[in-house]
Amino acid sequence: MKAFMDDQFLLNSDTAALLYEQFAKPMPIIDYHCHLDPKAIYENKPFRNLTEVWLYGDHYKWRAMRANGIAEEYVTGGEGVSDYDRFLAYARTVPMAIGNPLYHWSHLELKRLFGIHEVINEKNAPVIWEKANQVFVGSGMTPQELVRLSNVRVVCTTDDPADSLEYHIKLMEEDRHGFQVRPSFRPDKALEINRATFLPWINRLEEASGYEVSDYSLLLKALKERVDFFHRTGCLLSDHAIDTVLYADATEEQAAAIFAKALRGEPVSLEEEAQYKTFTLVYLSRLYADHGWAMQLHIHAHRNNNTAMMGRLGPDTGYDSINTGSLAGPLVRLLDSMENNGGLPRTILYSLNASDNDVLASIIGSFQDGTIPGKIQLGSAWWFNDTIDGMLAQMKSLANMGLISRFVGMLTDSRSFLSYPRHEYFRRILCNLLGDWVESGQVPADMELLGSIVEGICYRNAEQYFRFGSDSASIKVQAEVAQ
Ligand SMILES: O=C[C@H](O)[C@@H](O)[C@@H](O)[C@H](O)C(=O)O
Repeated sequence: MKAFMDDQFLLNSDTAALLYEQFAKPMPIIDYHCHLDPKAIYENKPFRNLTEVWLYGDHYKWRAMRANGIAEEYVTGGEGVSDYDRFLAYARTVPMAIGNPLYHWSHLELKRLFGIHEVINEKNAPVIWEKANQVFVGSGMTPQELVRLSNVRVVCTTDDPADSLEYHIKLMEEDRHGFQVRPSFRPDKALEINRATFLPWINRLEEASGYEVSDYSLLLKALKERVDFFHRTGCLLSDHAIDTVLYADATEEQAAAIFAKALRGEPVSLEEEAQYKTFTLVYLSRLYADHGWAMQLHIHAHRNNNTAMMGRLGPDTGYDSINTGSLAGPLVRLLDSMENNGGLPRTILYSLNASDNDVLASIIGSFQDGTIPGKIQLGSAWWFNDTIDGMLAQMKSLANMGLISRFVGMLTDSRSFLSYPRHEYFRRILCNLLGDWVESGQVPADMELLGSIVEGICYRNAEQYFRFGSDSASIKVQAEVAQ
C-alpha cells in the first residue's frame, strides 16, 4: 500500500517520479485563464482566516457541501454562522468527497500553502484551524503573497470589453509584484443578443466608448476600439462561452438588421440569433488574429440550471452542468468561415462534455496551418473534467490524434487564490502518463526528450504560444500608452 499523498502521490513508477521531480516541479506556473478579481489582486487585502481564503468564493466546494446535506447558510454564509462554523462544515464534508478531485485539492492546498499535513476531517478540524490561524496572525496572508508563493509568473483574468481595466493598469504601473496580471477579452454579453443583459450591456459599452452605439457599424467600431485598448493594456487572449454551438451564414446587412431589431426591443428569432452571433464572432476572430491573440472557445456548459438559486445567489455559484448538442457541423463551419475571412487566430477549443474530446481533437488537425506549433489547441480538461480521469482522457485524445508535446497545458479557471496546487495535480498526472509509456516500452527512456516535453507542457509552450515573454517593463510601457 502506498502512503497517503506523499511525495510519490500519483507517480506510480520511477520514471514518472523522476520526470516530476526534475522537470515538472521546478517549472513556474502560467495561469492563462482564471476568474481572479484584479481589484482583489491590486488592493491585496490580507485574508483574516482560512474560511475566507478557502471557502468564500469557491463554488466547487459549495457544491460538495450541498451534496453532503449542509444547509446553505453554512455554505455561502448566513446570519449567526461564524467562519469557524463554515470551516467545520467543510471539514465534515471533505471525508465524504473521496474520489472527487476536491478531496485531493483541499489536502494539497493546506499542505503547499499552509504547511498543514493533517488528514482533513471533523476530528482534525480544531488543530487545522489552529495551525492555519498561526499563518494569518500579524499581517495575514495576502492575495499577492499566495500568487508568489505558488511560483506563478502570469495571471490572465477574464474581463468584460466595457471594463476600464483600472486595476490591471494600476498593477502594471506599480510593476513590483513579481508576476504579470493581464486582462482577457470576454465579450459574451455582446453576443448574447437574446438575454436580458444585452441592452444594459450596450449602455455600458456606450459609456466606455464615449458615443452612442446606435447601429451595427458602430457596435463593430466600438468592439474594435475595445480590442485595441485591451491590447495596449497587455491582453493576449480572448475567451467566449459557447454554451450551444451555432452557425448560420449572414451578411453584414442581415446582422445589422438583427441588431437594430434588438435595439428596438423587438424579439430576435433563434435563426437570427445564430446569424448575428456568427457574423459578429467571425468579425472578432479577425481582430484577434490581427493582434496575434489566442481565441478560447469554452463549449457546452449548461448554466444556471436552478432558477430559484440563480435568483438568490446569481451565476457561477455551483448550479451549472455539462451540455449536449450539435458540435462538429456548426463548429467546423464556424472555424472554416473564420479561416476564410482573415484567417483563424491561435485557437483553443475546450468542451465541458468529455465525449466531445475526440471530435475536437480531430477538428483541430483540420485547421493547423504550419505557422505556429500547436496553433489550434485542444484545451485542457475543464471544470467538471478537471479530474484524474478527465485530464487523462483529454491528454490521450490529444496524443492519439495530434501532438501532446505542443500542448499549452493547465490553467486554474478558478476564483480562488488557493487553486494553484491544481497545477501540481495536473503535472503529476502528466508525468505518470509519460512514465507509463516508458515503463511499458512504448516510448524510449530518453530523459532529455521527455524532460523537455514535460517542461514545455508545464510552462514553456504556454510562454511561447501566448507570447508572454515580454517582461513586465514592456507591459508597463504599453499600459502608459493605454491611458
Ligand atoms: O471552473 C469553473 C469555472 O470557474 C466556471 O465558473 C467558469 O469556467 C465559468 O463558467 C466560465 O464560463 O468561464
